[in-house]
Amino acid sequence: MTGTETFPDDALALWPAPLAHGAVNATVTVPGSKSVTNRGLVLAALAAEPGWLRRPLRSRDTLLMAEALRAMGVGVEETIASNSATSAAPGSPGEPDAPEGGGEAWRVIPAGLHGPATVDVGNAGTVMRFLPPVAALAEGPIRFDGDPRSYERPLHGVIDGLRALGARIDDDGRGALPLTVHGNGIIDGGPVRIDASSSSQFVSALLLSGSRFNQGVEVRHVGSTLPSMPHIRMTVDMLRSAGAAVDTPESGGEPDVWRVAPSALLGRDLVVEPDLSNAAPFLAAALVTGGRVTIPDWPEHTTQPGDALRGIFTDMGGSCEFTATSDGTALTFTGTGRITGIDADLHEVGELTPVIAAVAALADSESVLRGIAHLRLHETDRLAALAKELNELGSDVTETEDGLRIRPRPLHGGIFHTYEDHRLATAAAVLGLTVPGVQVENVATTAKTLPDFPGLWTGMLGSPAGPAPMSRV
Ligand SMILES: O=C(O)C1=C[C@@H](OP(=O)(O)O)[C@@H](O)[C@H](O)C1
Ligand SMILES: C=C(OP(=O)(O)O)C(=O)O
Repeated sequence: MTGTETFPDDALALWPAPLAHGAVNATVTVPGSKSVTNRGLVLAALAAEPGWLRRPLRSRDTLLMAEALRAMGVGVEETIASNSATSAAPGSPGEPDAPEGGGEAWRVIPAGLHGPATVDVGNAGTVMRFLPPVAALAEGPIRFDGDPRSYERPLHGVIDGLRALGARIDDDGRGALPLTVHGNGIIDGGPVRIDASSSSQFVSALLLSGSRFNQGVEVRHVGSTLPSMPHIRMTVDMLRSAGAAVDTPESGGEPDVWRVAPSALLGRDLVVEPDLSNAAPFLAAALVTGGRVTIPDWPEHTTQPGDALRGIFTDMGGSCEFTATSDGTALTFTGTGRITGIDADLHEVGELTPVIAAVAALADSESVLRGIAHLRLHETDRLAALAKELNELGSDVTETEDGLRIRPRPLHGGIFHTYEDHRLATAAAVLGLTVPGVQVENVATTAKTLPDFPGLWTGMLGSPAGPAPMSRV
């Protein structure tokens, strides 16, 4: 059983999180990065020529992005890419060849963006924030709607920013969904000031479309704090790879100011990295069971925040090494079974918090997780949800102003509610490895970014380790 198919009402379904009988020893292939896939789709849709996304993540958030772009006129074609068998006429003028080596891919064919169209954002921050600027470049009305929680997630940085840059938007004045963007195909662009302290995605959103604005864009963040900087670096890196000229604070520019010059974007052949944030529960499994987990294709250099797991989980008691496999580079993480509490500022890597909190609840000393007040506005109020659900299993967790204080206690089984939050569900699975009787509500919610998580999880617990790494890099 996958745990996602056997119940008539997934929202009420309970998934008995499997106990680990001994140390985990597995190789787990983690699907592609949500953040890279959805940036790749947007940049490819805005490019001057067709492009490829190879090994894209196919999950709720990325399928919503693809569908939204299609609704605005962009071609997003599922294809088995190989150099000899594609429908893309590889090698034709202005058309990048199919990706090397074949495999599953999306071919993205830019077209004149247009409405009328309706975009379902689900509860995807990347869709609700990255696409209104794209819609402002379209001709005709584009309506944005989504899950009930999407109405509560902040969008003011995108709405106010776009208005200041010349877009017309109808909303209900709350700085949130639902809304309609009435584009006429052109945005003036230029300088804009926004407060992105509640989400880095406001900055990324305006930068991603900025090269297509007449004057480009200069985004100045004026808030007190700015979370998730690695995700902004990812935006900048991917824009530059698509040919855009971008100035950043790190390249000698002013603090908190990013500039994208007006230009056409290139169609790219992009191989999507594995989602390192979604590697978190699997690495945690090695840590809490004193086992060993290998993640193939872990990039040696990346902007993904999940790369910070190497340091964080090492500080909590494990060790890791890069290994060369017959297919490339892998990361092998090894636990001892001993877990140490941690005092960590997770401001830059907030999306790692739920799994880290679960590991901290199993540690032999207290943890303090800081810098993550903005998680109250994520898929759910993650600080409240983690405190409540961990305490229901016997832990002693308190919310602080900007995070969580976790005092480990012996835990017992029970229902772990997940609030339609994929990362709450994967965190609960980690607890269930060593705590008998943990039942995860609505494990199907993991499909937001991690298709068939229950299958991958039970595969990890039941499978042999796979081919042994050949040597250290
Ligand atoms: O740009 C992105 O891909 C993301 C940025 C972050 O958002 P916030 O800055 O809103 O935390 C992160 O939490 C989210 O999962 C993905
Ligand atoms: C916060 C997250 O997602 P979103 O892109 O919806 O903001 C997340 O994946 O942890």
